[in-house]
Amino acid sequence: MKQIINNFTMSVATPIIPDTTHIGYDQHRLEQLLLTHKATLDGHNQSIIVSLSQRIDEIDPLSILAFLTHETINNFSKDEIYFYWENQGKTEAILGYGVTHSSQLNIKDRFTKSQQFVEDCFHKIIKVDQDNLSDSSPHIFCGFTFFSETNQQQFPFPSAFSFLPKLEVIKRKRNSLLVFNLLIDSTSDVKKLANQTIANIKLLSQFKPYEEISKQEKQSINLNFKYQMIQGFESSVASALRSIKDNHFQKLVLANALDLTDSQDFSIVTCLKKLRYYHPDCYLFAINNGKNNCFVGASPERLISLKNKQLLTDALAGSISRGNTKSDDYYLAQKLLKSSKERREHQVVIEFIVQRLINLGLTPQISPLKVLKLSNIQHLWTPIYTQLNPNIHPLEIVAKLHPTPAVSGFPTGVTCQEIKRYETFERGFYAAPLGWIDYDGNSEFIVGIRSALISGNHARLYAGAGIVEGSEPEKELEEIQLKFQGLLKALSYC
Ligand SMILES: C=C(O[C@H]1C=CC=C(C(=O)O)[C@@H]1O)C(=O)O
Repeated sequence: MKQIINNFTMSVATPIIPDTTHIGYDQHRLEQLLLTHKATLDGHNQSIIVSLSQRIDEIDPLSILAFLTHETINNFSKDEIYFYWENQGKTEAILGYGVTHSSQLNIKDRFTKSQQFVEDCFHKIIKVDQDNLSDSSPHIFCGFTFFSETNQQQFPFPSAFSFLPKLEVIKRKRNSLLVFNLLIDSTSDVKKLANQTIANIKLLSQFKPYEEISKQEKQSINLNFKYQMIQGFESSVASALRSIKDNHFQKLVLANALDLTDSQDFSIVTCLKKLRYYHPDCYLFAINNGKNNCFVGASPERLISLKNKQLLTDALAGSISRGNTKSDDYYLAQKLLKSSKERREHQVVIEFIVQRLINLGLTPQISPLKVLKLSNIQHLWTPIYTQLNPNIHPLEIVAKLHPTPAVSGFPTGVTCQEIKRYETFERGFYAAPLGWIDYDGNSEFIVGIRSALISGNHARLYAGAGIVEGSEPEKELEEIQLKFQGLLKALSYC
């Protein structure tokens, strides 16, 4: 084991040995515990999932991802399915690595069926938490593609993908913990499982608290790229504007894709480190299918955040660039706030979200309009919140809100058809719901914008812009190019 750590150290990260390794489980105790639960299996309960948590010294889940994707250890291969999530505002990061239980669906009622999967899966869980940790709830990670039908040749994920990971590495502020979700059925080798889990706890508690971005990583510039942007965007915008004039729809969000090819494979971890550095106000995500395809990004747009029965969502639409000086930046923000075109684009989103929440029997409250300032762009932003009825499942809300007019347009039915007609590429997870639900019913989903699909040495970047009356094709193209910058910067300096 030591050998593996040392080899790894040289090339990827430097684990540090903590002063104290307070592992609460020993091989024998864990084996006994698993045996006791195995004994409860019968014809009714043919398998259970023991979810075991262990507090550890502060670590960075991203350094664990770097480690696990570099070396095969114990019962983890370096090509496992994973989901990496980071909410920098809340200083929270979660890595879900490997799969204990999953659901992959390509059907129309994917949200309802995924909800069923989530409920059944949580029903199987027995939480073992020796320290009575309040934050040790296991997570199910989910990704839904923009449309319920996807061409998997172009986007290699199912239209609804949910999984309970084998391992969760969780960091909240300075608190870190590991959660192991162990599947036990009549054939399980409990001794081996206990042995592997103890070894994994020992190994994974030895990482450093923060994965720094090196000066070299920050500065190295890759000039070997081949770029290709899908053509015809401006003429699609011009055509959409004619339809808006003829009252076919009020707003349409058209996206474009930029393809990059490098001479060597992109590094997901380096990309995440840079996104973390350049976009501290965004949610970071990476969802990997275990076959070298990873959807990665830094999104500013929260679809739902659900904690203690309080629901928070964002209307985010209307954009302008950042200024080079403080006064220039202020001038641009004022211009954004005063623009009737941008306000129209934004208002449609507020009205849609409010109406959908009312349809769910909720009473939404609208916060005052703000400007969200990101590193290279600023947006009109209206947080919307409400108290939640405990009977509503997070995925019911996701299903009701997706897609909002911030990513499709309005009215939704017509504009989704128009998107299919104009866009010649598969949206996949772009502009779609990605997130998690935990055992206690808390949940967070973001909208997968400012994102890219990375497959080896190829990356496809996605960005879109809202078209309303008053939009100009060249300006919309400029906005899209500005939105590409975030990922481009994170990838082109790998
Ligand atoms: C659709 C995207 O952004 C949405 C979110 C914020 C601002 C937007 C806009 O101003 O058009 C879009 O509605 C994207 O980044 O691909």
